[in-house]
Amino acid sequence: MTALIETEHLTRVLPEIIPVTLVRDITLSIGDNELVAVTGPSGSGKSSLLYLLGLLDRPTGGTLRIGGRDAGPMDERERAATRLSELGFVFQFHFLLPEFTARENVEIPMRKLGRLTRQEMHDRAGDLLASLGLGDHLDKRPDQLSGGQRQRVAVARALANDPPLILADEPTGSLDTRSSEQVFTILEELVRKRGKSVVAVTHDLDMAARMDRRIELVDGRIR
Ligand SMILES: Nc1ncnc2c1ncn2[C@@H]1O[C@H](COP(=O)(O)OP(=O)(O)OP(=O)(O)O)[C@@H](O)[C@H]1O
Repeated sequence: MTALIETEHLTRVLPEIIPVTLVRDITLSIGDNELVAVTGPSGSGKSSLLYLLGLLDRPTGGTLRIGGRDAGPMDERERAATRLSELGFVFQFHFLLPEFTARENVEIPMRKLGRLTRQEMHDRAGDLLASLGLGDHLDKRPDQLSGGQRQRVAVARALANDPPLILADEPTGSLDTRSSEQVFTILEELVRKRGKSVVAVTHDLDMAARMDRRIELVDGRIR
């Protein structure tokens, strides 16, 4: 079976006067239906790795295949199209657009992909939000929602185009304990019940222990 993402010797060096190596010689594979933790000390390259896996940054060495396709030769347009259809992103901060409702925020990636009619987008966004417990909040703007609710809207947005893989960078990092647990449970259920894969950067080792597998980084390398 084709891995969702496969890297070989993936490396990212910043071309400073004294070059800074963010990620070094990472070889990994993310398969279907896996819940994977990325852990490591602060500054070990976790976010940098996630940005490379998410085609938000380009490696300076090694290869990355996504859905069996080599990302190396892709131009920005192809990378953007691949991000939209193959990947969902959840960050520590929700990055919802403040002037739009929860439903509109979830519709945005669907509009960009342009595969659904207006009505289909409207219905799908409503269904996704309802499935994450936000059925009563569809028409609220981010500032009318709690932190945990906003992060659930961000998860719904990540699922908008039904990608097989969700990349999450400290998805519960700015939430209180109860909201963290809720959001983590949702990510777990994406894997257990909806057949998704999730790769989540976390500082929380208890959370990491509940995941299927852990990729531990030290100084940009897998330990
Ligand atoms: N644009 C940049 N210029 C210089 N150094 C950078 C840049 N981006 C990241 N770094 C450095 O690269 C290292 C890896 O950063 P990264 O954010 O990937 O680590 P992290 O493991 O996610 O850290 P944290 O847990 O604190 O979020 C850090 O030492 C960081 O300071």
